[in-house]
Amino acid sequence: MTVALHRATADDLPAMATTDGRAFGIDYSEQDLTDLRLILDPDRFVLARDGGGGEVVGVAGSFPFEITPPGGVPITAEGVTWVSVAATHRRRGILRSMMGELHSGYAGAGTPLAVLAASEGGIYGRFGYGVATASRDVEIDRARAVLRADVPDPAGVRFADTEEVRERVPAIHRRWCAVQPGALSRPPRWWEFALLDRPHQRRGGTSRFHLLHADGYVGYRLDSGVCRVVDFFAVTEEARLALWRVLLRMDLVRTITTEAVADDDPLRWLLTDARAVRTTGVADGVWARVLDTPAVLAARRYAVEVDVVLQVDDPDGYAGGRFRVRGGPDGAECAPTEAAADLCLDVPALGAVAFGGTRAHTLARAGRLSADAPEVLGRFDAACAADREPYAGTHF
Ligand SMILES: CC(=O)SCCNC(=O)CCNC(=O)[C@H](O)C(C)(C)COP(=O)(O)OP(=O)(O)OC[C@H]1O[C@@H](n2cnc3c(N)ncnc32)[C@H](O)[C@@H]1OP(=O)(O)O
Repeated sequence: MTVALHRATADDLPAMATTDGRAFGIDYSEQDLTDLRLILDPDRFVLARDGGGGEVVGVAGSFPFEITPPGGVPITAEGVTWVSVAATHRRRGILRSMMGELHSGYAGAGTPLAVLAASEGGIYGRFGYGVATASRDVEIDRARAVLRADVPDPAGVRFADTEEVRERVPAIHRRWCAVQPGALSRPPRWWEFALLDRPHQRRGGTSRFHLLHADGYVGYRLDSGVCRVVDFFAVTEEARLALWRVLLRMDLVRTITTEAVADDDPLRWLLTDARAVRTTGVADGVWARVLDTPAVLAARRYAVEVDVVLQVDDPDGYAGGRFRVRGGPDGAECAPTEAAADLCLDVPALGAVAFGGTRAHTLARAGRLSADAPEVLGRFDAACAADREPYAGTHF
């Protein structure tokens, strides 16, 4: 049986949705398809068609994003998504051929990075992806979450309606992305889609309520004594504190749950009892696949001055080679070199270390990175650290 790859067209969306729905257990309605047309560019998707009947047996594609490296300039990235192969056609290399097609297209277009959220942890390492950000489920016992007496009350939070969110919040989100390593950008049509707030997006809770501050935003739902925070970003610590204060004052709410804050959110340190905030789950967040090593390593800033030669191993060829990275807190450059390597690592390890969420020391202990000398490893480790835990803030 032969299978051929094609670029999708707008007419293919129903067949794509059928394939995706069978894999993920989703019944897409006509309304869903209309909504999806807001965010889904068919020409960013490849389809695998069975040579016999011509039906779609595989789908993979991407959304366009930018992702912020530590301290640096946002990097253009394709966010790989909607990956599925029909159960009748699995383990015959269809995913491998679709990933090859997508990656060569991204590299040909000069896109330096691909990112994704993985359904299973065992699939994407072989395609060069490493875990760049973490995702955490947090549960706050509201009655126990008392702010210390010396914590100020910056105020400045009010409720907003959807129209005001549409007008004002995307600009706040852009400012937040600029200061948050790992943050994924949201194009205007992403907001349009999210703010449709269809009943199936609510998972039994209310529609989205909006808390607005000049420098921050919270979107939440109420669900039988639980406040589910679905979106939380603050450009300043003052805005963050003001938003937390309002959430903690929600009478009739027993528990606040969220996946929408990084684990290094300072809330614990503002409370009289840090145990009021519990991490109930930790998982990989965004996986990153470097396609252009110099572009990615020069886009970020380094915590201390570093001058090092990296040997990157990439069996697919995109990111591999030897590169000299020179940088510090004010800027960086990275270019191919013939000089001897100080450090060797594989391409998934590069994706993990590039955003500061995984330490070079940890990768070395796992045998994924090796250094000529311990002091070089120590220097590289210190240079790659980020001042905040990398966190994406957008699910896709
Ligand atoms: C970013 C996202 O959208 S994540 C969503 C991924 N999709 C899903 O989880 C939906 C359900 N699963 C599926 O549709 C399919 O099983 C897929 C897409 C995961 C795999 O598709 P297939 O066409 O069967 O994969 P293919 O035959 O190309 O396998 C390529 C390699 O990946 C491996 N592989 C495939 N699926 C898995 C898996 N679930 N776990 C571990 N390894 C896997 C294969 O063994 C093969 O290994 P190799 O390197 O030794 O050759």
